[in-house]
Amino acid sequence: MQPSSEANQRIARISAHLYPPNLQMEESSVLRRANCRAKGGAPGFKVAILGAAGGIGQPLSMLMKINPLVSVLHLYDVVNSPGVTADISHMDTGAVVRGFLGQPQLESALTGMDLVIIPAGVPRKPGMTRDDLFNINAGIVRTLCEGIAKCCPKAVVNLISNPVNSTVPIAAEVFKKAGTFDPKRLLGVTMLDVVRAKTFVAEVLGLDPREVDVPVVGGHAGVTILPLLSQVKPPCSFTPQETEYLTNRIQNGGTEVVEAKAGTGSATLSMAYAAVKFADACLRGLRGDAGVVECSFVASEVTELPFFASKVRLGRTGAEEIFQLGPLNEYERVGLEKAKKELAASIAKGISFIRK
Ligand SMILES: NC(=O)C1=CN([C@@H]2O[C@H](COP(=O)(O)OP(=O)(O)OC[C@H]3O[C@@H](n4cnc5c(N)ncnc54)[C@H](O)[C@@H]3O)[C@@H](O)[C@H]2O)C=CC1
Ligand SMILES: O=C([O-])CC(=O)C(=O)O
Repeated sequence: MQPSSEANQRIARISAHLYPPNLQMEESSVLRRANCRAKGGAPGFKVAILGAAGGIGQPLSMLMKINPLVSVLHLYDVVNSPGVTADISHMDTGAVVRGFLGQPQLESALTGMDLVIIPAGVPRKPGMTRDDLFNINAGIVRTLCEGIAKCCPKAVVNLISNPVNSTVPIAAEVFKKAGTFDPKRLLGVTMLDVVRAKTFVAEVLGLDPREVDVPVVGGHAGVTILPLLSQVKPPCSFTPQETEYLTNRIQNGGTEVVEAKAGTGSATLSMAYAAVKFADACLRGLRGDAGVVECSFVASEVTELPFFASKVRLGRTGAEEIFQLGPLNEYERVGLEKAKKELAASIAKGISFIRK
């Protein structure tokens, strides 16, 4: 039997929604319905992923498609986003997925978003530091943040692209220049450090990692990653050897993966897991849930530096409360001084990239 012309039109509309020749076109009826769902009774936030076709971006997109708090998911990249979008859009979960390809579609990807997650940029190869990524990733982050300032200045931003210690200051400067900077809404993602810390500490203690809490403060590179092992919950103590082993392993977790991947990239799967855990916490905060607390690299007055990672309470407007570090032992106090020295230089480098 031939499909009716009405059915043909419906099919054409759905195809146009998945593979739109020009995403600035008028909303299709499919999208209109999806957007109504986002605004209406069913709870849901609009989330964009920038760099969605990458090693982190793909599993992150898949996991966000499963998140029941997401009603609309925009997948943006400069390559391959139509394929990733078509693939993920077949998953029978609530979020409606739309793909956006290349700079001309950045504004459409960002308009109306509540949360923007940024894993765009190049990853490390063995022998490189995160700072070696600065020259390429700084420009990528600047361009994407200019788009955010223009199209969704009230969105909460989760910045993953390395070097986080410099890209967060870059983003802040772009937003300041545009007059849209709200420190509560700019969050550097350090969740993978916490995920690793929980895993490695639980291994030493012989516990389930889900039962363990480890604050990780400072930043997201080498010695700037400062796990506060004296504050582990459930309360416990470590020998000096255990403290040394755990601190080194947590600080070098990224390098451990880069070396194991032997030139094919850095952490992607554990990072996508960590990014979704963090994004979900942000969305629960936006929804108004009480007591959502995670570590993040944010504009901060906890130390004399303008940015620092520590525990923050996530609420309706982003990081609504930034917690002090709490009591540190001598080992952590020495670590903090080292962390601050390196952080100060990375932050200054990010700021001067925009102010120069
Ligand atoms: N914050 C953290 O804890 C972690 C951060 N990272 C960082 O995340 C970034 C991405 O890592 P991977 O996904 O492994 O890299 P990848 O190379 O696999 O993917 C990056 C994606 O970004 C896209 N991209 C490049 N320029 C873009 C632009 N101007 N706009 C939009 N998309 C663009 C690429 O096309 C690619 O699809 C790296 O900088 C890496 O160092 C990685 C792991 C942990
Ligand atoms: O090490 C890298 O380059 C990627 C990263 O930030 C991490 O895995 O923590």
